[in-house]
Amino acid sequence: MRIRKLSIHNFRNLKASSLLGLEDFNFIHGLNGSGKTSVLESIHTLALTRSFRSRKMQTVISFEEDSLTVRGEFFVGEFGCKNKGADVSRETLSSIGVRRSRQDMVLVKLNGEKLASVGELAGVLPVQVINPASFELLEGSPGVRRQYLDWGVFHVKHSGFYELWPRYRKALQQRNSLLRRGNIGASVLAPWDAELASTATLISAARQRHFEQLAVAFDEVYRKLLENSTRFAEDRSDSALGNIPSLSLELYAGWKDAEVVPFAEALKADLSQDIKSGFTRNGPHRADIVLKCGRLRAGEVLSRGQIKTIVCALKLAQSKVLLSQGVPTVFLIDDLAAELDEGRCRAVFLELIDLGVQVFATAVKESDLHNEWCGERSLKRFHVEHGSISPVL
Ligand SMILES: Nc1ncnc2c1ncn2[C@@H]1O[C@H](COP(=O)(O)OP(=O)(O)OP(=O)(O)O)[C@@H](O)[C@H]1O
Repeated sequence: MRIRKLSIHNFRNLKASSLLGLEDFNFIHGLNGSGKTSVLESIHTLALTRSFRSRKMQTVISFEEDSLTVRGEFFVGEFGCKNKGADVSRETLSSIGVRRSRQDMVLVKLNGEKLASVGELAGVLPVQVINPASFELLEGSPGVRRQYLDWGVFHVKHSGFYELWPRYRKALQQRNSLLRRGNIGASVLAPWDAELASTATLISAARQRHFEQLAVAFDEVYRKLLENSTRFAEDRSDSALGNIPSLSLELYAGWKDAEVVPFAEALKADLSQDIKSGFTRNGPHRADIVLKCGRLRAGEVLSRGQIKTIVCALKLAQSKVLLSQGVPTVFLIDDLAAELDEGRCRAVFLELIDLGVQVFATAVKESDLHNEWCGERSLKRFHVEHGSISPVL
């Protein structure tokens, strides 16, 4: 998967911009407020029709304009990237166009054909974002980690997640509205309990399968990040990362003892408490990934830089798992150098080279993004100034 061309219209301060001849690594620099993050956001919008920064697309459309448009051409192939031995001749060129209006109209075209629903775009262009908000993966609510986990499960071919999750959500909403009404018995809930139990079992099994692969990949990627960060650190006495007690990653399915208690039984056991509470207290909608540092939650004891390193390892590991299943990811990395020292940035980029994915990375200063971070891979630089993007020749 490699985006080769991007055109952006009325996207925040990017009035009319084109990024041509995109390469494996694409470095974008410019002063604060120039429009760097907007470029990454526009790629995210191309992939998912929405921004990663703002829920309301009306705030993203340029002031005084009615709609925004993002168009992209990209190669789809076995591995997309040239240095991975991919047979470039087998790559096919695809295109996506997304238009969003102030009236909340969404128009999506895939290879020139208008899509009947936005859902049809799902999975066409998988993107991973690493930005200052990524801290939330460790420090935020379980919902953030569920979203991370489900992003991976969703992209696994034939996981069925895309169909199962809406069914589970619908049954949950119906059950909760009955519980809120009160004065109900088990028989009224029975149809929804049956639907919840059957979808929950499949959702949890798909999550568990992805998580097991993720945990193995995380161990490997995280260990390499630590080793390479220390190797690249200018001050070799920097042992901050080496001092972290070992990390453990666990999946909480959303109800107690899920390994031995089927969800149907947990629902029955919880019934009287659910009726009292007026909602379904346990289930896959409460799942979480628990990351511990020794016996403590990692997010509560580690430094910002250490947390960011773990977040990078989690995202890289997930892309590694997906790549092993033939699903390449595009990485959108916003201002990594602001959070991580050079040794750690270089270690992250070494992993990206290894993965063979396409990368878009931003920084305020051109010199914050180093040529050598890309190894032998192709690199293109862009400069953004007051919403105008030009290639650095
Ligand atoms: N809807 C909008 N219409 C026009 N301009 C907008 C809109 N929303 C935000 N902006 C402006 O667009 C500019 C681009 O913001 P962006 O976050 O992309 O900058 P940046 O280069 O990433 O900055 P920083 O280095 O500070 O993170 C900002 O000046 C912002 O004020």
